[in-house]
Amino acid sequence: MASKLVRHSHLRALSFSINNYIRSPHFSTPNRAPLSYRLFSNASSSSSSSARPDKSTGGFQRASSLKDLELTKFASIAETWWDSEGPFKPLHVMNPTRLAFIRSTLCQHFSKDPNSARPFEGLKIVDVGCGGGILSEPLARMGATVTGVDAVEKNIKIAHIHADLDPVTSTIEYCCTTAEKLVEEDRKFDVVIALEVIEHVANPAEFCKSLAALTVPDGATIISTINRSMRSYATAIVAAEYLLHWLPKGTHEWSSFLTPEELVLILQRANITVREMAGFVYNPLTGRWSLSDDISVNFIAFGTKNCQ
Ligand SMILES: C[S@@+](CC[C@H](N)C(=O)[O-])C[C@H]1O[C@@H](n2cnc3c(N)ncnc32)[C@H](O)[C@@H]1O
Ligand SMILES: [Mg+2]
Repeated sequence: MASKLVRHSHLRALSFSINNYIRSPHFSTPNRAPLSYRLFSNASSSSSSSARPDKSTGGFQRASSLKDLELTKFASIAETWWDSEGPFKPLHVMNPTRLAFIRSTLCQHFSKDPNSARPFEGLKIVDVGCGGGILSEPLARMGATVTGVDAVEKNIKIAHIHADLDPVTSTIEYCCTTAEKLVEEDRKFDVVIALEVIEHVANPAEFCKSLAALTVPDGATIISTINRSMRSYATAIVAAEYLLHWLPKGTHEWSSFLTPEELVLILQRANITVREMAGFVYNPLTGRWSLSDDISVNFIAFGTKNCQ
């Protein structure tokens, strides 16, 4: 697998090209605030519920990652989380592949035995935007002490009910909250994971800062998402939503996707150094996903928190 991952040297080259890249016309999208502004300012989208006055304190809360419209979409299909043929089928089918990346990078970083049945024994992991617990459960089975958080109450209820079916997964701490709330509570984790969440948040840069604040020094942060490329428009939106009906129409907004370069940059600014990146590619003949160095559509990044 190692040869298939985007190696460190490529990432260094990627970082070097970023400063030129953000000055290029590709970095902004038409009819919207320039992406550089959306990524690096504290302003959030108009559909967000961020920076509401907090009546209890009389002041304003730290900018929220929440986007009301996105949360409504997820709440409306919450009952289907564990239907492996339902709207979350793509996540179920991708799960073994993303777990392979997580197992490999975490075992290497924390010097754990990747062949052990419970390689994550001793690691505290938070799964941010855990949904119904599709990822949290296998992480717990692999020995991690898992906290799963999601902004949608219904998702957390489903996750709880499902995890309680097995004594090993019933140990997962599920909570309806956000990354920024956990930061306020001063929670820290060895590993912070947010898969397929960043494209649904109001402010990706603030979200990454919260993920970084939750990560212990030299701990790991793992993020997966969809690239903002022409191929992703054709496959992740037109094909997946409109032709194949894998996802409900309107699941994704193409302009909310981040390119790998942008993700590396905002993580860098949040004090996280991206060390590994891989693409997920779908084989229509086998119906399976595999790890690849093709990051043009679905990709995953592994970074570590700098020890200042
Ligand atoms: C596409 S699902 C991914 C679920 C899970 N991470 C997985 O990959 O199996 C996105 C999830 O993020 C949650 N979410 C969206 N914005 C959030 C935020 N700002 N904070 C916490 N959860 C959020 C949604 O409710 C939804 O459950
Ligand atoms: Mg998504």
